Amino acid sequence: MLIVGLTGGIASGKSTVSSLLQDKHHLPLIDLDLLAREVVRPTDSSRTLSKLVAHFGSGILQEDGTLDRPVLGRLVFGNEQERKVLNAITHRAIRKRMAWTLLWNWVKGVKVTVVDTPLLIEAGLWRWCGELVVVWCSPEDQLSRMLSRDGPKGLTEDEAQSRLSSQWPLRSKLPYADVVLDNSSALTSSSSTSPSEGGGASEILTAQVGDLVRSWRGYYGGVFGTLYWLAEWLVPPFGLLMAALTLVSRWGKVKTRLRESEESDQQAVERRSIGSG
Ligand SMILES: CC(C)(COP(=O)(O)OP(=O)(O)OC[C@H]1O[C@@H](n2cnc3c(N)ncnc32)[C@H](O)[C@@H]1O)[C@@H](O)C(=O)NCCC(=O)NCCS
Ligand SMILES: Nc1ncnc2c1ncn2[C@@H]1O[C@H](COP(=O)(O)OP(=O)(O)OP(=O)(O)O)[C@@H](O)[C@H]1O
Repeated sequence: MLIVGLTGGIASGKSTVSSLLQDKHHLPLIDLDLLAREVVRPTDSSRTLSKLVAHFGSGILQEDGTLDRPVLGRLVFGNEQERKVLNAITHRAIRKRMAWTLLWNWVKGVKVTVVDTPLLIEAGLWRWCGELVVVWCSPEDQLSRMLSRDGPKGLTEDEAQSRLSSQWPLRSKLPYADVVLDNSSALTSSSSTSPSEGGGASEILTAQVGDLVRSWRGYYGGVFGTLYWLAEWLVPPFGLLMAALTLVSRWGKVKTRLRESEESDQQAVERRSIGSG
């Protein structure tokens, strides 16, 4: 099973890409933002919510006992120390849930699973992905798109800026990317609006995602690819060996890219954009 990490920065377009992958291309996807919501349910067996209340106080709860997300957001975004505590409490439960879902997908014989999370690189999960995709746009676009989306719900410009500053700048994530999806281009009146077509995606982004999915289908395509996938699936020691070789080769590539410090952002986007040849 190929595990693809899908990441980017806040409001760079990850959800837009994951809608295309799920609704248009019918690929299985694990959204860690969604798992993060599941683990803080009052009924969740990980008891994550009570651990949060023990540290942040009962002020983070709504009257019905569920998490008041905007209140907790205000406490952690802009306060590095508190955000680290939040991560320490929530990330273990999120990873556990993700690992079980991946295992279940492998048992079912799924060929490609996409893991979508904004913190894939910051949290070190990039090491366990066979391929890593970064959805790119400029920080100015991130800020303006966040404000257009969340401003009407009460997010101020200062709050948006502190959310942006809580994550690595997107350009620091480029050396980890095997593929960059460039989501700089604006939506046009002809951009798709239907959910089954990946509603809200620009035509350029839609085309890039189509190319990317074709490359994944090619990975286990044809007679040889199918036999290779069957061997990986039915002979776990072989599957584990191949996975280890893929990961080690990726780590080497990332190390080299991190050394290419003279490479400009634009060169990196252009060189590894899907369809650039
Ligand atoms: C602080 C919380 C309650 C705020 O909830 P809210 O509904 O306002 O925002 P939401 O969860 O939709 O997150 C919006 C965006 O903020 C960014 N973000 C979320 N958590 C973090 C974090 N710990 N550090 C940096 N950025 C983060 C992501 O880009 C995310 O897509 C929530 O984000 C949370 O529980 N975060 C901890 C879990 C986590 O790290 N999730 C990220 C993926 S694993
Ligand atoms: N090319 C584009 N031009 C203009 N707006 C866009 C473009 N692509 C996405 N958007 C809009 O920007 C906002 C952020 O996009 P999206 O939700 O896909 O980002 P995200 O990376 O998943 O964000 P988050 O990390 O906050 O969940 C959405 O309102 C989306 O409709």
